[in-house]
Amino acid sequence: MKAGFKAADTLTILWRLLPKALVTGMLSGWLISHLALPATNVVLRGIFSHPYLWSATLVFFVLAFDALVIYPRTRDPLRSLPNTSRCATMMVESPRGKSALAAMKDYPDAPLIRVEGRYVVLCAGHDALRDILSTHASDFEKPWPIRSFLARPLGWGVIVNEGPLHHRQRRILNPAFHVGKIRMLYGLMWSKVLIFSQKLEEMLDEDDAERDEDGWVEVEIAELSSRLTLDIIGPAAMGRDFQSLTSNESNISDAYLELLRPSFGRMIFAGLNFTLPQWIVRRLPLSSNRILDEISSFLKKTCGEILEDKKREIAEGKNTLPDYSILKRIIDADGLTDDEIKDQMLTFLAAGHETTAGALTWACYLCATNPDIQRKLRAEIRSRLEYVGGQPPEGISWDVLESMPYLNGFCEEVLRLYPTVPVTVREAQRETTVSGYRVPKRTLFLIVPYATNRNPCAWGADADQVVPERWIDTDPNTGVTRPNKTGGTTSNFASLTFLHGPRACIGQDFAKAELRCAVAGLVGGFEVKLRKDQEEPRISGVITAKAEGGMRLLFRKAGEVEREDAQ
Ligand code: HEM
Repeated sequence: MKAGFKAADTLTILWRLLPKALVTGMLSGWLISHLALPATNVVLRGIFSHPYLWSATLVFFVLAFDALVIYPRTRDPLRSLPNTSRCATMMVESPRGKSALAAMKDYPDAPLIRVEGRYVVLCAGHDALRDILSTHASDFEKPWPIRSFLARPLGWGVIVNEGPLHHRQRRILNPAFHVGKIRMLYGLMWSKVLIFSQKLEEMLDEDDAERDEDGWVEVEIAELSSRLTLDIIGPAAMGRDFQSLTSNESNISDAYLELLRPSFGRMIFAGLNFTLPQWIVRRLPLSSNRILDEISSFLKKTCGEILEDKKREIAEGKNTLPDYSILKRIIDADGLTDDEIKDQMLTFLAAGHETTAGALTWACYLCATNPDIQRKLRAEIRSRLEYVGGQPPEGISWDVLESMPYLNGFCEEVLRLYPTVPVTVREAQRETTVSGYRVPKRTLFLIVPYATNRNPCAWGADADQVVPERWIDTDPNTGVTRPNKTGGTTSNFASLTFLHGPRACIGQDFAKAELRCAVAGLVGGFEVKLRKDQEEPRISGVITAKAEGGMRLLFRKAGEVEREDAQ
């Protein structure tokens, strides 16, 4: 793998030299044939009978020698950086980002670490991250192969656009995601969490469910979580309730589950997409291509139909879009064309659904692996929300949920330890500076939330442990506790789950609100634990980090426990 990575790097260097070699070679060929050859003897004229070819080849070799041997030793501005061979396996490793974390531990003081070659650099220090994501953000873009690959299922929405187009779209979309607007969605989110809890209860009560003597039943929670978040993002983003929790069939939910199903083949497919141009990859006879095309066109058609319906309803004066709907706010803002709106809808559907579902799945896993934390969490939830006879309240208010320090701290820890986007990439669009280093155009920067979020330099020796208390401040005089925003670190850039700066996740307040509601409903109402001899889940997935094969855990109603304890 390491050799392959080095070979790919060398090929990239040589490939980038080609145009320069051809232009310079042809030019010198013309000079030789028109000025030098007529004056030279017969032997030389024989050798140089193809002057263009000769000189292009010669120039290519001279440039290659300079690029591969001289430049790295003398003029490369990043030559003093430490070099790691660890990250060569990052595309296929599990969890994705673990090699970057190891490299960061190898070089704890390095802001940037070279990844076995010239063009790929791991971004490790907070100053470097700040430069790329914030201070010099306009000098960096997502590389074109990644954008054009993502655009296949997501459309050309805000997540893949760059430059002035991104700037304009983001400016129009931002107000719809303002925290005040998101708080209007808590009612909708909680109502869906109640349906989710009811569904889980039904699964536990099923006659044919395999139940042990203590009442525990095994449930695959990843798919149920995905249905919950789909049923929230549908009405919230586009005024359409997909009802995937209550209906046995949900084409949209199934489409996304299939699209994001982790497998080795999908990793390789993503690797091809990230290295070869789309016009080549799309023509390869691969089943992944067919599946991606089928699912993408189904999703595009669905979003197109919803938009048409809603616009027709508005024109007929019977608007069915609730005030909280993001689509209503975007239509009202009147700055995007219908095609642009359709692409944003596709983006929200994908970016706002599987990501939070992944976080909820990991929340269940962390509760199962940390029973004490689970108990403390339930105690806080039960003390702040009005559970009657083990039943959750019909409604909740945002200020109660947002002010529960332990719930907030736990959700922050889930997002920190299992960022659903574990790795992302930026490419320098021009020569610029990062953490004081001059960076050549087209250098690729690996930004690895999984590694940064677990780096002991920022988070301490217990960086990989779940410690909700990190996110809680206690007033030394009154003993009153309240949530904090940095987890006890000194920099915002210690946590990259949603990135930072102008390309930070637009839906982060939405996702946090949704996760708070879902964890409150789930842990308030149910107990969860690991199966006997359960192995650690293998984390996989091309874009989002998912548990391979889903997440099977044991659940039972929490009310039953309390009754048992009382007996
Ligand atoms: C736990 C849940 C979520 C996580 C971990 C997450 C993470 C991220 C990350 C890391 C990015 C930046 C990707 C990059 O530039 O390379 C991003 C961008 C984005 N996310 Fe999220 N996200 C989550 C939930 C959501 C939700 C709920 C929505 C919408 C309702 C959403 C919509 C978006 C959009 C539109 C962008 C593109 C922003 C831009 O480039 O201007 N995300 N998200």
